[in-house]
Amino acid sequence: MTVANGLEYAVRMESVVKTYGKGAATVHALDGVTLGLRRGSFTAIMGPSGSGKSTFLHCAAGLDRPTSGRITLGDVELTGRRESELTALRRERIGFVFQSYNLLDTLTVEQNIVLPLRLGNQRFDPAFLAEVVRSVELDVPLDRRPSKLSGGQQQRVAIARALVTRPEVVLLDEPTGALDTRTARQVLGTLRQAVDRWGQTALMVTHDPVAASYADTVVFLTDGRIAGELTGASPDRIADRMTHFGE
Ligand SMILES: Nc1ncnc2c1ncn2[C@@H]1O[C@H](COP(=O)(O)OP(=O)(O)OP(=O)(O)O)[C@@H](O)[C@H]1O
Repeated sequence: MTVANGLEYAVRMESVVKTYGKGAATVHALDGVTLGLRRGSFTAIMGPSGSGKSTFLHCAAGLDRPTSGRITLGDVELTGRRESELTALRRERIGFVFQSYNLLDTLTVEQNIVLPLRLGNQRFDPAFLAEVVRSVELDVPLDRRPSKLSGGQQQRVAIARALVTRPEVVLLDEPTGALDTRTARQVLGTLRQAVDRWGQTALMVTHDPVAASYADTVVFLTDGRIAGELTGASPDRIADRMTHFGE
């Protein structure tokens, strides 16, 4: 279905180039990337080390400015925005999940989850909070400190925090990199369900073909360019494709 007002995509990148350095030392971290993330889609980005995955994620988040090209978040173009505008956009329109959870231990689990709402001066509805907690299958007392939880539980808290503002897109950087295989799969299964339930758009950088297989589409980057994509692929098929990129 095409949405007439152009809001078919949560994120659009058009001919995005990001270079670092000058002259002979110039590195093309992104070398003309065009990609649209459809609303409600879950996309994984894979590629060899140095292929531009982090740069891609940072540009999508407005943390890094492209050298040229356009990036649009929903109906807002990021190009030319002031730093303060980008900060506000990130708070309102992006949820982040990192490998290292990044939870504050001076706050309880509940306070961590609702922190993005409080920073944005938004009120929260306790019924909605309960629903978010349920959707990430977080089965711990909400008044506990994050450091008292297992890694898998801490990552569920981080995912709940990313979902609670109903952002335009949730960006995940190696979200299961610190978890053992079994816990990683449980967390990815929960993430997949939550994404489906909320119609949430998500973009995940990962090295792990099993993690990538939870996404609808896997986009492969090599040397800052999109080198292909797979939809609905098994871990074996994804791993096979990665092997051909020399990893
Ligand atoms: N701040 C920077 N200054 C100079 N070069 C940089 C900078 N950030 C990234 N690069 C270069 O840009 C290229 C892409 O880096 P990037 O970190 O995006 O790759 P990646 O695919 O995320 O790698 P990894 O899987 O190892 O994290 C690399 O050649 C890297 O050395």
